[in-house]
Amino acid sequence: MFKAADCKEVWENCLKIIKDNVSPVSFKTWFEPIVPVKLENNVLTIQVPSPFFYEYLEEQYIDILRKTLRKELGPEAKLEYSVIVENNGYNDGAPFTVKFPTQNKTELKNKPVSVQAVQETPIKNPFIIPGIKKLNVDPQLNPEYNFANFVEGSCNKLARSAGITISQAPGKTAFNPLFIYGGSGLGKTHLAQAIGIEVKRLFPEKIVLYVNAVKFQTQFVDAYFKHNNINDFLHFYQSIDVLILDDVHEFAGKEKTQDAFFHIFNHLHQTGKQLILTSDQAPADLQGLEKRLLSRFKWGLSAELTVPDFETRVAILKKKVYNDGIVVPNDVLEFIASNINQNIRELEGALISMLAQSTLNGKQLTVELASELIEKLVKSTKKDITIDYIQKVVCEYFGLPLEVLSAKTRKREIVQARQIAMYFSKSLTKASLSTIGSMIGNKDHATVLHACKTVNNLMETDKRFRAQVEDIQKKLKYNS
Ligand SMILES: Nc1ncnc2c1ncn2[C@@H]1O[C@H](COP(=O)(O)OP(=O)(O)OP(=O)(O)O)[C@@H](O)[C@H]1O
Repeated sequence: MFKAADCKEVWENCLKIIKDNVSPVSFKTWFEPIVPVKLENNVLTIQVPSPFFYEYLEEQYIDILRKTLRKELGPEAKLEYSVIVENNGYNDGAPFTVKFPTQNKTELKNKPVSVQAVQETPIKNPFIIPGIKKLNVDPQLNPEYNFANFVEGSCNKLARSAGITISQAPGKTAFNPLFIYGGSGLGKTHLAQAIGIEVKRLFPEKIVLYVNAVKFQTQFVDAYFKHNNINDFLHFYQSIDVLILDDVHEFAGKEKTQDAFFHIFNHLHQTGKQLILTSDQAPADLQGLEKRLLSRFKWGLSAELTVPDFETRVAILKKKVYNDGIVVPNDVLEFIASNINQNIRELEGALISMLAQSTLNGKQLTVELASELIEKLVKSTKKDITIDYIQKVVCEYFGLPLEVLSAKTRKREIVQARQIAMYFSKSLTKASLSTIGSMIGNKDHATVLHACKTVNNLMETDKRFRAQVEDIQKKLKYNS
C-alpha cells in the first residue's frame, strides 16, 4: 500500500526520466503543468489542465509515460487523468477522470463536458482562463459589414438567410458550422461579420470573435514556440460563443495549427457554440487540410457565394452611393456594373476611383469618365510575374521569412521552398537559369535546372507535394 506522499515521489522519479527524453520546451509545456494527485493500487492519477492537454499527452507522449510508470510501479502500473474542463454551467463541476491504458478517446469525447474553473497562476494577456469572470473580448468586427449593407441576390440567398437564422439562435440551429465559400471579393468576410454584428446586437453578452486564419496561425505559433502559453491560447479560444474564422484554406499544410483548431472546433461544437468559417473553396475541394477537419466542416451547412448578376451589381453600387450621400447617374452605375462582373471589391474600387477623380479634377460623372477609368483599371491589374514576387508568394505559402531562401542551409523545407521558387521562375518568367539562380539563394544555373527536374519528378510521385505546388500556382496567377 502506498502513502499519500508516495504519489509525488513516484511522479518526481518519472519526471527525471522524461526530462532526459523530451526537449526542454516540451518538458516545460507538457509535463511541468501536470499535478500528481493520487496513487492507489498501482494507479497513479495525474491532473491535467484541459481535455486538449490530455489528448496531446495521449497522442505524443504515451510511450514514454507508459515506460517510466512501469519502471516505477511495475508491469501492473496504470495511469488515470483528472481533466479540468471549463465551467460552462452544464453540470456539477467535478473534474472527470479517464483511465489509462485505454487509448480510447471515445470515453472522454462522449462524456458531457464537466466543469471546474481553476486558476492557479495569473494568466498573461491576451489569453485569459475562462470561467473565472466573464471575458470582455473585442469582437474585431467592422461595423460597416452589417446585414443592412449586404445586398441580397440569388448569388448569396442561401448563405444570407442561413446567416440571419444563425444570428437569432447562435449554436442552436443545424447550421453549425456555417461554411461560406466562394471566389475572392464576393462577400464572404462581409457576410460572416454581419452574423457576428447581429449576434452582438441581439445578445450583447455573447462573446463573439472574428479572426482570420493567418492571424490565428501567428497567434498559435507565438503561443506554442515563443511564449510557451499554448494552454492559455486554447482556453481563450474555447471560451468564445461565436467564432468566425476567415480564410480557413490558409491552414493548408500547417499541421500543428490544424491540430489546435481541431480541438477548439470540437470543444466549441460540443458545447453548443457557433462556428462560422469562410474559404475560397468548398470543403470537398480544399487541399492540404486534414480529413478529420474537412469532415467536420461538412457537419453543418456549406453555402456558396457566387458571382452576382447585373441587377445585384447595380443594387450594390446604388447602396454604396446612397450610404455615402452621393448622387451618381444611373447610366454610369450601370456602365460600371456591366463592365466589372467578377469581383464586388473591384466593382466598389472602380466606383471609388471614379468619385475620387471627379472630386479632385472637377470632372463630371459621366459614362465617358467611367469608361476611361475602367480601361486603365483593367490594364493596371495585369501585372507581370517577377522572381521577387514568386519568392514572396512561396515564402508566404509555407510561412517562411523571405530571407531563408538565401540562407546556407540544407533544411528540407527550405531547400524545397527554394526549388519551388526556382521552378516557377523558370516556368512563369522569361529570366535565364543563371539570372534565376543569382536571384534565388545565389546559386548557379545547374542548381536551378536540378530544382526544376526535382519539382517535376516530385509532382508526379507525391500527391501532397503536387497539391501544394498547384495551390501556389493558383495564388501566383490569381494575384497577378
Ligand atoms: N452582397 C453584398 N452587398 C454589398 N456589398 C458587398 C456584398 N458582397 C460583397 N460586398 C462588398 O465587397 C467587398 C469585398 O467583400 P469581402 O471582403 O467580404 O469579400 P471576400 O469574399 O471575403 O473576399 P476575399 O476572399 O478576397 O477575402 C466588401 O467591401 C464588401 O462590403
